[in-house]
Amino acid sequence: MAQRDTRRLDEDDVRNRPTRYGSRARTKQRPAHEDAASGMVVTVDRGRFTVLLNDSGVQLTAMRARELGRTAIAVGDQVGVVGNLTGEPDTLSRIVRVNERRTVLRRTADDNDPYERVIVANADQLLIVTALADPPPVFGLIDRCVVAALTAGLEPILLLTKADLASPDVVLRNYAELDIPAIVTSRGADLDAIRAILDGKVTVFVGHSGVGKSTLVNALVPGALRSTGVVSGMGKGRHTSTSVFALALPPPQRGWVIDTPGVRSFGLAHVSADDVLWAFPDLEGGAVQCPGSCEHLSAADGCRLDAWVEQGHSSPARLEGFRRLLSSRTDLGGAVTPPS
Ligand SMILES: Nc1nc2c(ncn2[C@@H]2O[C@H](COP(=O)(O)OP(=O)(O)OP(=O)(O)O)[C@@H](O)[C@H]2O)c(=O)[nH]1
Ligand SMILES: [Zn+2]
Repeated sequence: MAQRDTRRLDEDDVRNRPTRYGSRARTKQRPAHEDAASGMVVTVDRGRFTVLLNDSGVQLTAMRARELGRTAIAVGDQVGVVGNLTGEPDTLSRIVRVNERRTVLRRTADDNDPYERVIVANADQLLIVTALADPPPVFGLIDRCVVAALTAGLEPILLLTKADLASPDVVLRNYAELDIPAIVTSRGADLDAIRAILDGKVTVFVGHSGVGKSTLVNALVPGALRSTGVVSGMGKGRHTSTSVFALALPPPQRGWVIDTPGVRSFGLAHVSADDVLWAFPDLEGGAVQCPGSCEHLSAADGCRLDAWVEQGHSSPARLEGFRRLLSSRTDLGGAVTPPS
């Protein structure tokens, strides 16, 4: 099976793809605050950031220093903070630096929104949580998550829940072609396979309401106090149900789970056919023979990929999977659900 090299994307892609605010301005901040403490942003709530200091584990409430201007700060960002670093109640520190990001997971508010919003910085993996039934899986939505992950430099992983209600076979077959790892689980099941894949990584969890994501996060991070079922937004208020937040995996595991309660889909207007292509190295040799502006959709439009596959360089299933991902950018594809 073709080996996908997600890490290859990180540096070039993140650097070459200009963000709204540019990436150079960030690194220029550095000399002014060499004494700043380093930490990771674990939540963002109405302009206030919670930062966990890397060395001491102290948790701070911070605001953006004026000198950062409108530089986006997202969960997962590595930042420099100054000011009151005790973490005591009612104290505030300032974020004076945002380090260059390894990866950036974005969404647009919708496909017509020209501004890309950063959801999570520096994540390694996107765990796409999908129920096998109640609610049933929707391939078009899963595909959109896969495209968002691949183009952000994150490894997509499928997590199929509620295996007690329906068979995973159809879904597994569909994504095996795309070379995407999948784990099947149900409530109360052994979590070892999931823990193994999370260990040492920063993993973003996405999934629609009711798929069992909160049940899972609670099981993986005891004390996370995530609300499950009908009640959300209990406890500390609405921020617990709508904001992205990072949770450290309990020892001896390392790594982070980043939950995304408010994120229902990804805008993919900024994703080009070639952005998706790099996840299919077995097709690249054919794509270089295509006309310059090829969207790679059909041989009738001059696409050379069908011929490439016929020559035995890749498989029809891979090409079909690639084209399915391409069309998920524009076509919500929501109607295609597997039989249960
Ligand atoms: N049959 C079955 N039900 C499950 C399983 N996992 C979770 N559920 C149930 O599915 C419902 C939704 O679970 P949640 O964990 O709240 O799902 P969620 O994805 O976090 O949804 P929101 O809280 O709405 O964001 C709850 O009633 C759970 O008890 C499972 O493996 N099998
Ligand atoms: Zn083509």
